[in-house]
Amino acid sequence: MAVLVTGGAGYIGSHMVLALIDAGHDDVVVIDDLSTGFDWALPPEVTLVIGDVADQELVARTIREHKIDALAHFAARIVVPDSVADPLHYYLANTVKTRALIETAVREGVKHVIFSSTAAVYGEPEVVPVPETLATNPINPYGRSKLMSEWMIADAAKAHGFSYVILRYFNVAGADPRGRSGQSTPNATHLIKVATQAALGQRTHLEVFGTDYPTPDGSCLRDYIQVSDLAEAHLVALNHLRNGGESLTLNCGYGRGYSVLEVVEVVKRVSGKDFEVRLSLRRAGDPAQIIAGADRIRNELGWTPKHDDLDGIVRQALAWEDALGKRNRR
Ligand SMILES: NC(=O)c1ccc[n+]([C@@H]2O[C@H](COP(=O)([O-])OP(=O)(O)OC[C@H]3O[C@@H](n4cnc5c(N)ncnc54)[C@H](O)[C@@H]3O)[C@@H](O)[C@H]2O)c1
Ligand SMILES: O=c1ccn([C@@H]2O[C@H](COP(=O)(O)OP(=O)(O)O[C@H]3O[C@H](CO)[C@@H](O)[C@H](O)[C@H]3O)[C@@H](O)[C@H]2O)c(=O)[nH]1
Repeated sequence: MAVLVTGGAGYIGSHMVLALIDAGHDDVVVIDDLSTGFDWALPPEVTLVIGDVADQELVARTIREHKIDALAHFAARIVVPDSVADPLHYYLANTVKTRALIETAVREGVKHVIFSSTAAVYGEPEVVPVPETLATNPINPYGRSKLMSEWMIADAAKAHGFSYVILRYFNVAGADPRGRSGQSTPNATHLIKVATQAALGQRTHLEVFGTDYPTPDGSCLRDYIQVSDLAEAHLVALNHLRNGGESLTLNCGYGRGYSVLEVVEVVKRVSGKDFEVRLSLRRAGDPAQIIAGADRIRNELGWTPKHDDLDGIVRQALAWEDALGKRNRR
């Protein structure tokens, strides 16, 4: 039995690959077009197939050759403001290509699917923390592109008899505690990444997008989940499905929110570096606050996070950014 990880050369997918290898899974196959991922993010024992998840012939051949029984689908476009500027690209990359991939998986008899969804499917929730039972109401094309994929997977599972776990990630941050992978995308837009780059002098300043939100300090609240904890959630989901567990949709977060201004303060304190912070206008597509109702995944899968600590997450992000800067200068 082997696992096919789409987008495994990317930030979160590479941590899933490491988690699988660390847990002794010796047959891990990655398909990635390397559009935002890096082949060097993968350990040598992993098979990398370079290509598009929507290339049905390539994916079918890969599934057959490696006797894939489970698919973990990470490959996507992920930047909320880009999805506002170019929605059709996001619907193609995230929705249309997921349809093609799931069709191939069904044809080839894949038994289990784990899907990377997002807190963005909830939109601007009226209650926080957000339980999985809350009606979805995405407010940007990125969230909608992912919600449509959720629906397709659930409908196809019912019709064709595979089981799935949909994981709705909140804000993913940090790096592998052993320094083997991290967020490597150049020009990344994620807050903790941008703030660590500012602390390391790789950016001149940081902009805070919006200080007039209805939150305690006026900046947006987010639930930051450490990336290896998130990878571990995929591992327990995989075991659950392979042991005959039912299909589930689960939030992945810690159930606690930090404001943008609080995150900036933590980065300054942990790094010991001051940097310029510009208070700026709101960014398109941003909800004011989004925090996970985090009980269901613990109850259903017995997931126990090990890295629920913002200082630790920021320390890992700083170490990774520093190493990446040195690597890029070589
Ligand atoms: N980073 C976050 O905070 C966050 C939050 C919620 C959900 N997610 C979801 O997690 C998943 C992974 O995100 P990430 O942060 O690791 O992003 P990433 O950009 O680092 O990784 C995406 C990977 O997919 C690959 N890829 C993209 N399109 C492809 C295609 N058509 N065929 C083959 N490979 C393709 C890229 O090369 C890259 O390696 C995405 O589905 C994203 O929507 C991320
Ligand atoms: O330079 C920056 C970058 C971000 N922010 C703010 O920080 C918060 C977090 O932004 P960011 O790190 O870009 O993440 P989100 O836009 O919340 O989206 C992330 O988290 C979502 C789940 O909540 C995922 O679906 C997305 O893929 C992922 O990019 C938002 O209020 C941003 O406006 C700033 O103020 N300045």
